[in-house]
Order: sequence, then structure tokens, then C-alpha cells
Amino acid sequence: MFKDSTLANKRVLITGGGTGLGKEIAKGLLSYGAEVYICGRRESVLQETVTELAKIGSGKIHYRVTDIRDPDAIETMVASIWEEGALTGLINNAAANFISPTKDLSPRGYQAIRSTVMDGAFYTVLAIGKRWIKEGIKGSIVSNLVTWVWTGSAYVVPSAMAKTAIDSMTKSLAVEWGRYGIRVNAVAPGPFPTEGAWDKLNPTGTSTGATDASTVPMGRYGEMQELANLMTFLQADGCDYITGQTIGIDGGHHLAAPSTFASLGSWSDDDWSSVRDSIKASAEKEKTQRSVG
Ligand SMILES: CCC/C=C/C(=O)SCCNC(=O)CCNC(=O)[C@H](O)C(C)(C)COP(=O)([O-])OP(=O)([O-])OC[C@H]1O[C@@H](n2cnc3c(N)ncnc32)[C@H](O)[C@@H]1OP(=O)([O-])[O-]
Ligand SMILES: NC(=O)C1=CN([C@@H]2O[C@H](COP(=O)(O)OP(=O)(O)OC[C@H]3O[C@@H](n4cnc5c(N)ncnc54)[C@H](OP(=O)(O)O)[C@@H]3O)[C@@H](O)[C@H]2O)C=CC1
Repeated sequence: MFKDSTLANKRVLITGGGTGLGKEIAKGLLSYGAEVYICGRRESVLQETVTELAKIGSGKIHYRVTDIRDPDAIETMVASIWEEGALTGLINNAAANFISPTKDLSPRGYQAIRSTVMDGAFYTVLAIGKRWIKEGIKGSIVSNLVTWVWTGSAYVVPSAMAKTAIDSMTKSLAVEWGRYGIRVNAVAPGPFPTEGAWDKLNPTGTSTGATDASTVPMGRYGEMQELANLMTFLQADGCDYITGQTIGIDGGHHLAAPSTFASLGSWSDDDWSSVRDSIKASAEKEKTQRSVG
């Protein structure tokens, strides 16, 4: 989709880049020439990913073991990256989530999710953004959100709340940091099956709700390359005037709500023919009862 050199000279940190979508995004950015940093809490996972991805594109991929719930750890990570050169981009991707009735959540359960999704993203943005402002770097921040920022979602309430907070940060900082040329955008993916997400959100093995491809208007899950391409576009130069936007990439899933007629997509032409006949018969009957017109 892009030239191999589209991201040459870009240096991007992907939080949670050792697994799942973060790893797939890392592959995409590397293949278009970027240098990539990934972070997470499990060193063995990060090491394995770096070894695997070093064969792709620029091959410049590094890791840092960091818990993004800890602002001091983030500061240490970002300072150590800067010693090797300034970043030009950040992808806030690390997250925590699980399905649960809200009434069964403990404060610690809520905090585990909020502190990763909301606090972790904010601390990372702050550590990097203040350096960009000081050094006059026109960086690109992209947060990996979810379509629940528009719809909310039952049974994942802390995640929906925390992602919505970062959606608000995206709009707010786009304005505050626009004067520095810093872009602040987000993407809202629909279902892209990963081990991490499916273990926590699809534990019965039977896809339902947010993990069910049959209710996506396009009738399928997202493909990793599609998300990687969108992230590449948002990290590349060329459309720098885009800021403050959250871009959905979900095959229309969140628009196909049960309160709409989305489910009528399963009707055949024959179904529609008999429905048309029924509606027309009703209209004809009403006409015969009219005394004017
Ligand atoms: C369409 C797809 C959209 C996808 C969106 C995504 O984000 S997918 C991204 C998917 N990827 C990920 O999520 C990756 C990262 N996820 C993780 O690291 C873990 O899943 C984590 C979120 C539990 C945090 O781990 P940790 O080591 O920081 O925490 P901890 O083990 O110490 O527990 C803290 C508290 O949580 C409680 N609690 C835990 N489970 C449940 C439950 N099922 N029920 C109720 N409560 C639960 C636990 O009991 C404890 O509270 P307590 O008892 O002390 O009051
Ligand atoms: N898969 C999907 O269908 C969708 C996913 N998303 C979003 O995409 C992103 C990636 O999800 P996905 O790849 O599916 O799931 P994963 O579980 O594979 O990814 C989560 C990553 O975050 C890291 N992480 C978690 N907590 C921390 C922490 N405290 N500090 C540093 N890193 C941490 C994990 O590594 P470690 O445990 O080693 O720390 C892991 O690499 C998330 O933001 C998710 O909300 C949004 C919509 C749909």
C-alpha cells in the first residue's frame, strides 16, 4: 500500500508491542522503514518478538521492560530511548481488560484496568510530549482505542470508561499541542482476534457480542495488515493536518446496533418480495378507507 521508505527516519514507540496487535503494528512499521521500540512487562516475550521481527524491513527494533502503570518507570524508559535518539511517534497500545459483571468487580480489579489503559497512556504521552515541545519535534501520537468510546459497553465497563478518557485526551491535546505541530489521533478497532484479547473477552470459546464476526456488516474479522496500514498512514508525513480524530476500523460493526435494522441483511430477495407485498396490501387497505385524496 505504501512505498518501503514511507517511514524512513521515523522512530516509534509501541507500548504493549510484544504481542497481539502491537506486534502486528510493529511488523507493519518496520516493513515501511521505521525504527521501532516496544515495551511490556514480560522480558522473555519482548525478546522473542524482537528476534522474530529483526528480519523485517529496517530490522531496527528494540525493547524496554516497563510497566506503564508506573510513571517513574516510563520516565526511565523514555530517557533511555532518547539517549539513542528522539522518538518521532508514539502508539499507545498496551491495555488490560476482562469481561465481568460490574457488580463483581473489586476496586483493585477496576484499578488494574484503569491504571493501564488511562493512566499508562497519559503518563507515556506526557513523558514524550514534553520532550517534543522542548526540542521542537512535530511528533505523532496514536492511541489504540475501541468502538466502545462511541457506544459504551456492558460487562467491560472499566475498559470502556478508560478508553473514553483517552478519546477525550486525544481531542483535548490535539488543540493544546496543535501549535507545536504535534498530532494526536486515535483508532478504534472492531474485532481483530488475538490470544490476549480472546483469552479475556471470549473465554467460553463461543464468539458473542464484540467478538462475533457474524454481526459485523462486512461479515469478517479485521485483518492485521489493515490495522498496520492505518497506523502507518497516521505515523507517516503527508496528511499532517489530521489531528484530534478517532478513526473506526471495524467493518461497520458498531453501527450495526440491534436498535437499527442491521439484522435485515439476512433476508433473501424472496423474503423482501413477500414483505413488499404485505406492506403494499396494508397501504391499499388504508387507501380504500380514505374519504379524501
Ligand atoms: C473487541 C475486543 C476489544 C478488546 C479490548 C482489549 O482491551 S483486549 C486486551 C486484553 N489484554 C490484556 O488484558 C493484557 C493484560 N492483562 C492482564 O495483565 C490481566 O488480565 C489483568 C487485567 C487482570 C491485570 O493483571 P494484574 O497482574 O495487574 O492484576 P491482578 O492479577 O493482581 O488482579 C488485579 C485485580 O483484578 C481482579 N480480577 C482479575 N481478573 C478478574 C476477573 N476475570 N473478574 C473479576 N476480577 C478480576 C483480581 O481479582 C484483582 O482484584 P482483587 O482480588 O485483588 O481485589
Ligand atoms: N484484539 C482486538 O480485537 C482489539 C484490541 N483493541 C486494543 O488493542 C490493543 C492491543 O490488544 P491485543 O493485542 O488484542 O491484546 P494483548 O493482550 O496481546 O496486548 C496487550 C499488551 O499490553 C501489554 N501490557 C499490559 N499491561 C501492561 C503494563 N501495565 N505495562 C506495559 N505493557 C502492558 C501486554 O504485555 P505484558 O503482559 O507483557 O505487559 C501486551 O503485550 C489494546 O489496547 C486493546 O484494547 C481494541 C479493539 C479490538
